Amino acid sequence: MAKLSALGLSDWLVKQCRQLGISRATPVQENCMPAILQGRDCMGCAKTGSGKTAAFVLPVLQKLSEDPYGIFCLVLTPTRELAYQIAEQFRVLGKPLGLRDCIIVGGMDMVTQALELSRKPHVVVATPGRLADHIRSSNTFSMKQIQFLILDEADRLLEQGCTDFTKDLEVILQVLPAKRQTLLFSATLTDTLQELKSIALNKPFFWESKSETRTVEELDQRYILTPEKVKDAYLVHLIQTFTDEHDDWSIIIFTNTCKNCQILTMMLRAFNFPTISLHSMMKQKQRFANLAKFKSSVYKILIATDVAARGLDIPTVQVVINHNTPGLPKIYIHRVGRTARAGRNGVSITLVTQYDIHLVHSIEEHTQTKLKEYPVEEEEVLQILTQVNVTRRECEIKLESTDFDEKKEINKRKQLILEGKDPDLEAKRKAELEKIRSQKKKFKEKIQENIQKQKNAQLKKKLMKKKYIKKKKQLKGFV
Ligand SMILES: Nc1ncnc2c1ncn2[C@@H]1O[C@H](COP(=O)(O)OP(=O)(O)OP(=O)(O)O)[C@@H](O)[C@H]1O
Repeated sequence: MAKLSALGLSDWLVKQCRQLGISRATPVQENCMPAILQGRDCMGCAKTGSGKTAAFVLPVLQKLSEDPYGIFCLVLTPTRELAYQIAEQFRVLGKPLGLRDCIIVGGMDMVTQALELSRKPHVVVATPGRLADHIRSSNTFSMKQIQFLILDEADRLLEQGCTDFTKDLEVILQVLPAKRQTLLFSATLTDTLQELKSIALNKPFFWESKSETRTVEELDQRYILTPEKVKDAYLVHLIQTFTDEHDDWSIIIFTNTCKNCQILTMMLRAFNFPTISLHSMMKQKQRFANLAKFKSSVYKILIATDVAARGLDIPTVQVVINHNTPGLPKIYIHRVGRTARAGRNGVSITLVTQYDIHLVHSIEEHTQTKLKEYPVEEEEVLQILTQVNVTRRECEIKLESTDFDEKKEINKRKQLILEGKDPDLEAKRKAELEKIRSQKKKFKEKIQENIQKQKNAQLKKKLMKKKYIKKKKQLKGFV
């Protein structure tokens, strides 16, 4: 690994890095930073926990120190928690500059944010939706002079997942100068390379870590094959084992829905495990508070949806458990990347049902890594099975008595209104689609049924014929 000073960084920055325990550059830093310092656009693809954030923060700070003004740099990132984490890196490394940053994310007060933007901070770190709202509704700030546009988790910002950022990105790109440096980073850039190239227009410098595998060597990747109904018992058993065997440990458990996240949190708490949750149906202040409690080890277990899958850097996390097998290898890579960061060791355990085996094959093919079975004393799991399932059911009933589902419905309606859609019309359209789908399904089933009936009839006919011929032969022989 190269010394930071050899890469063209100023002494003050090298000193600042040293104070944070960073003395040598990681490969993504060693390769991307000189190109950025030369003024080139850059696309960096390196494994999780490999120091991509500092790879863009350090050159931006160096350039900012040479010509300080606001707004100098805009960083876009898909989640609010990640925006705070990136802003913190800028703040800590840029302390000697007296750096002023501003975080623009949803769920926080818009008026305060507008005021901060009008004060021309050096660096703005934002999630696309809220920044686009400010651009649409206010003319008290300008981004016409920015020198750097950075897309962290760039592939996520461009894909049309459950949160689609593309429209907001269009709004933002319209107010940015064409002459700027654009930097794109992620652990999974390659699938969206073409779209990304249309954003980083100036023949970007592209660097990808050369490695056969797409996950880090320090990560021990395991799976447990389990029937759906025994999953929670395995989960409780695993956590109990980790609690018994380790003093200083933290676990992130990923699950697929906000509701499941809530139920699992209640269930693990019923077993007295220090558990806290993070999902998009929580109020933003609660999200930040919960993450802070987990980071400071007040709570050792975080149950989260994929809102926590990307970017979060919590060094104490030694174990990641996938309560559901991720449907996409990309999501798996980011989830398990919350452990084994910056050269540390870590374990990931994926709970796999018989219906998920093809997903595991796809993950293995994509990551070029074979998942190994995690050994478990099945007897011990079966011993707690009934107790765990009863507790889960109790938690489900408790949650049903709250307004959780209602809140979800209200959130959905709010989202549709924000997207300019009529929630009632959408509900009608959905119901109609569902009706058509169910009619199609019924029709298909009917056809299948008829085909089967025909087949059965043919078979019966054949058998009858066989029987008849046999009987005829017997009769002939008799005569
Ligand atoms: N040169 C370095 N030497 C030692 N530690 C470093 C260095 N650069 C960064 N780090 C530390 O490594 C950790 C991971 O860095 P970072 O969060 O930037 O990873 P990343 O590549 O962005 O991961 P992800 O893809 O998950 O977002 C951080 O705690 C950071 O402080």
